Amino acid sequence: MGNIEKNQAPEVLPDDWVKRAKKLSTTLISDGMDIPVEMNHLIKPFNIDRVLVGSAVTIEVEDGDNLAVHHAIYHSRPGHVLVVSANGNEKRAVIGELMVAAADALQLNGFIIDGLIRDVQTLSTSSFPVFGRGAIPAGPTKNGPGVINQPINCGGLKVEPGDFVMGDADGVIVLPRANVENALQLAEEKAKYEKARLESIANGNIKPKWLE
Ligand SMILES: O=C([O-])CC(=O)C(=O)O
Ligand SMILES: [Mg+2]
Repeated sequence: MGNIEKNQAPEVLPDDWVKRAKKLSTTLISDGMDIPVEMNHLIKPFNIDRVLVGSAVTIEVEDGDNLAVHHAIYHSRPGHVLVVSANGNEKRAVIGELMVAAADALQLNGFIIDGLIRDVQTLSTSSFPVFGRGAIPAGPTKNGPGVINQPINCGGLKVEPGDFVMGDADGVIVLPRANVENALQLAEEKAKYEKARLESIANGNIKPKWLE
C-alpha cells in the first residue's frame, strides 16, 4: 500500500462570496481578470445545468489509483470542492457514482477531475456537480500513494488548497483568495453592462456604441 499524505483541510469560502458568485458566471468573472484563471477546455461539466462554487481541497493521485480521493471525501466538509489531478492517466476512471453519492450525502460542493470518471449515465443527470475530461469503463486501483491538500496542477492551472473554485456550463475557473473580492465586483459591473446591452438589442438599438 502506498502512503496517503493528508494535510489540513482549508477554510471554506465566506457565504457572501458564494451567494454573489452564484448570481454571476465563469465568463463574467473571467472577463475582469488580468491573470489566467481558466482551466483548459478539456475540463467540462457532465451536467451543464449544475453550478459549483467552493473552496478547493486538492488531491494528487497516480496511475489511475483513487485511494487518496476516497480518503479526501471523509477529510472534507460542506463548502469544499474536491479538485483532483490524475497526472495524465487516460486508462482508468478515478471517481464514479458511489463516491459521488457519498460526497453528496456529506454535502460537499462538487468534483473537478483532471482525468477520467465513470458511471456517466447517472452522473450526467445528477444534481451533484462533476467536471472532468471524459469517461472510461475501467475502474481505479485503490492502493495509493496520493497527496491531499498540497498545491497541484489541474486543467493547466496551479491550484492551492483553499482557492476559490467555480464551474458552470462554460468550464472551470480558479482564483487565489486575494483576488476574489475585486473579481466579484468587476463581474457584477460586467453583468450590469451585459443586461443593459441585451435590453438595447431588444429595443432595436442593435449596433454597440463602442463600435461607432
Ligand atoms: O469504484 C470506484 O472507486 C469508482 C466508482 O466506480 C464508484 O465510486 O462508483
Ligand atoms: Mg461505480
